[in-house]
Amino acid sequence: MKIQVDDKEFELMIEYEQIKKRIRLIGIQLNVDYEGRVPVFIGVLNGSFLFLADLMKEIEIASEVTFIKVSSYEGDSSTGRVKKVIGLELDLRKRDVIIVEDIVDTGITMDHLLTELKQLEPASIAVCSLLVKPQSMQHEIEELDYVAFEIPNDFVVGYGLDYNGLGRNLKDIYRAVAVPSET
Ligand SMILES: O=P(O)(O)OC[C@H]1O[C@H](OP(=O)(O)OP(=O)(O)O)[C@H](O)[C@@H]1O
Ligand code: HPA
Repeated sequence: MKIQVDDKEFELMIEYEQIKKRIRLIGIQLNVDYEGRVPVFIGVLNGSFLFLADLMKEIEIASEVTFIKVSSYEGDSSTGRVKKVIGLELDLRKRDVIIVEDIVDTGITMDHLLTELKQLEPASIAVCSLLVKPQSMQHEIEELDYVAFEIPNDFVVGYGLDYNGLGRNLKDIYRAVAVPSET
């Protein structure tokens, strides 16, 4: 099934039923791994909102949930693109932190995020990402302990992920259809 989002055509890649199954398994694993602790789940806005909501329904241990945003803006020519974590209100010192993301693509965002959050001296830090693009990653993310799907280097939308701000509401995940080169 093909759909149009803004000016791009997309085709079905991962159905919601499959997503739900993977989330159920990750939830079971988290319940075991964090038994007896009270972890803080940190959703990275905007893309993680549906994933985090479905994931939390599978979590049975005592836990807290909060959200942050990574603001991204152009620095000067020496610093390039600068990313900064905003909106964190909880004290993470000595806490077990689980960062919840929709996608780790190049890994640049997660690398920045981990550097900043580690400075707050949590007891532990793990990353839980719905999607990972191993062939695109420029940083090794050792903390990437929970991954629902590894995908190829396609651009994807749906289930929280956007293209030009659109498509986050799609229930399934779609990949961009390659446009044949005109040359
Ligand atoms: O691994 P990377 O190449 O750094 O890409 C991953 C980041 O890109 C997306 O965020 P985006 O900045 O598009 O914001 P959004 O969550 O609001 O869509 C996604 O949610 C990750 O945070
Ligand atoms: O493939 C993607 N789709 C949507 N947002 C993204 N942010 C990084 N990679 C992607």
